[in-house]
Amino acid sequence: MNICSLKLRNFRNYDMAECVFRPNSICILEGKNAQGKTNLIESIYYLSHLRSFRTPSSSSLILENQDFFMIQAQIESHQRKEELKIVSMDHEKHLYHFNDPIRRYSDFIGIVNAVLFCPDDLMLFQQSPKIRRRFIDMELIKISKRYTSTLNHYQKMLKERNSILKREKVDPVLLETMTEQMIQDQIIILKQRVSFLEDLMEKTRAFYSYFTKEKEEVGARYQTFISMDDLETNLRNAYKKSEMRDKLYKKTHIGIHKDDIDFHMNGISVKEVASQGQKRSFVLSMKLALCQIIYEKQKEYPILLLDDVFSELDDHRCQKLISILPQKMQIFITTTGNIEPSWLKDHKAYTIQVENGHLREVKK
Ligand SMILES: Nc1ncnc2c1ncn2[C@@H]1O[C@H](COP(=O)(O)OP(=O)(O)OP(=O)(O)O)[C@@H](O)[C@H]1O
Repeated sequence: MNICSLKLRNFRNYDMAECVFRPNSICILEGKNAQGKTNLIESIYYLSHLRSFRTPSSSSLILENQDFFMIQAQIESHQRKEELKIVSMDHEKHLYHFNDPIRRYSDFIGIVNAVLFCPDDLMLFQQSPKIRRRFIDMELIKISKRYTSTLNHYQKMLKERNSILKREKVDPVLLETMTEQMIQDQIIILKQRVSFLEDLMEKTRAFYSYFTKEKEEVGARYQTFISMDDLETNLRNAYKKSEMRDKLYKKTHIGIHKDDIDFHMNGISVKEVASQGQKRSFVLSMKLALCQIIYEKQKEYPILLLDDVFSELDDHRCQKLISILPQKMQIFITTTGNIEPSWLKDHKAYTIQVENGHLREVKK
């Protein structure tokens, strides 16, 4: 998949910008600090995920003193051209595919498939379980329509179940119906999450051992409230056991909305043992593994966005990283200018200078 062209209006520090990108190449976005390199990456990420990776509020993406932003792009996917447009104003997003309005976000997410690495990803190991669940959900949403609809349904049923529990008199038939639907949804969600994580870790280990010299063994364990064998019976028993407590405190205490992922290195939790460089290598390996999974499932690579990837990596790891980037993948890398041209010798690469919200291709 390639993004062929991008138009921005009032997005962050871009009042009006247009740029053409080369397919299956590395695009180096070079510029001094605070010029708009990450903002550009953010606009491509937004096309893919309909949310920013830096802020939950769409209004902070609008250029100061303006009342809307627009992102427009031409995408090439499976030899087909796609035209996408997002206009965000008054806290609402208006989505268009070839100028036809799209009402459901889930019909838009995934048309552009972008995988991002940014320095804040290292917080994945530190932050709350919600962030780790969101990580796995966002990736599965992009590759499985069934996962998306089941997760949406589960969240609806969970809300319903909680509202039933809050009533003065709890209707036992309604409660059982909701619980049963949640059980069926969770069987699908749990199986997909666990198998996705296994696949992701198998590939992550291969990348990690390639671009680090050390011999650490990295992995991840999915942590849920029941054992994974005979899921249906285990789930039913768990909900039966929790019913009294749920009724007493008027909310659902168990479910996949509380699960977590334990990332580990040599069997010890990453947040306890890993150095910054090791965490960075682990996350990067995971992102490359993700690209590989997407390639296997969709027969084309996603767009890879690498924001400030080289700080804190030693030269050996930087070179290794570039050498394992697939040549058939479109990649955007932001830098203040610390990329050695020799690292890029096996790739098609070009440089776009980013200066105060203006883009200009430069010869290197
Ligand atoms: N809504 C907005 N309106 C106007 N300017 C904005 C808005 N949001 C961010 N900016 C400006 O964008 C600039 C930051 O851009 P960006 O985060 O892309 O920097 P960068 O080029 O990646 O820099 P660094 O190398 O330091 O990471 C800052 O000058 C900031 O003030």
